[in-house]
Amino acid sequence: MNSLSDKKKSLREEYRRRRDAFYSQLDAATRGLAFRRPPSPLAKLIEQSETIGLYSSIGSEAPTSRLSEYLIEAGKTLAFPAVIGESPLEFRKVDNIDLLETGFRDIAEPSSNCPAVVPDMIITPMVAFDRSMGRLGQGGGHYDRTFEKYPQATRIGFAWSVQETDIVPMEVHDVLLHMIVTECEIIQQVNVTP
Ligand SMILES: Nc1nc2c(c(=O)[nH]1)N(C=O)[C@@H](CNc1ccc(C(=O)N[C@@H](CCC(=O)O)C(=O)O)cc1)CN2
Ligand SMILES: Nc1ncnc2c1ncn2[C@@H]1O[C@H](COP(=O)(O)OP(=O)(O)OP(=O)(O)O)[C@@H](O)[C@H]1O
Repeated sequence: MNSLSDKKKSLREEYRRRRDAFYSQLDAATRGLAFRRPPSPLAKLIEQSETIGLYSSIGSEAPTSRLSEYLIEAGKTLAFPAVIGESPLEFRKVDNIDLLETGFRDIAEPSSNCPAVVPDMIITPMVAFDRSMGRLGQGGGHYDRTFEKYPQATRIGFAWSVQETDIVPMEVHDVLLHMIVTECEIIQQVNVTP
């Protein structure tokens, strides 16, 4: 293993712990309210998107169930990722989140009956992020491969504010985000129109 991936590995361990600790001290009301409605800069990007690839949050990740209801009500095509080995994630259209079933790593994912779609926007979970729009994920490379496959899709990262780190070590395959949304802030890529 090279030193950059060693650094990522230890950052991942540290920031998973931070995220768990932060989440466990939040009361139910705060958990429910955070990430419920998109703040206006994100709402504008959502308006311009037809097909949105969300994720089914687990554990201490930024929660997405309320946002999925909002997106369905807004008439968007809502899609969730299915893991297919080492391939890019396949986003499948879901009209009703009850259609999700337990998949890779016990994360709810759409069944193979749900049609594959091409996302205009991808909302991604994160383990850590930095202010230069760098993202650290779970280490599977799933989202990086997916961003490479869909370069036209707007990339939005969701995280709790405590997941911010000074610098996420960047490797050649790492793709920057266009916008980061936390429970208290929006960070946007400077000089780049998504
Ligand atoms: N909610 C969610 N869905 C997702 C992802 C994700 O990170 N979160 N993915 C992102 O690529 C893809 C699935 N890939 C994954 C790759 C690795 C692990 C993983 O290592 N999970 C740890 C749990 C760590 C923790 O949060 O405490 C594990 O199972 O030990 C999870 C998902 C697509 N769907
Ligand atoms: N576009 C890509 N093509 C092929 N392999 C890739 C690509 N992106 C990442 N990988 C591989 O995936 C592995 C994990 O990458 P990395 O540590 O950047 O994951 P991550 O961004 O934390 O995870 P994820 O994207 O799943 O949330 C690395 O071994 C890397 O070589």
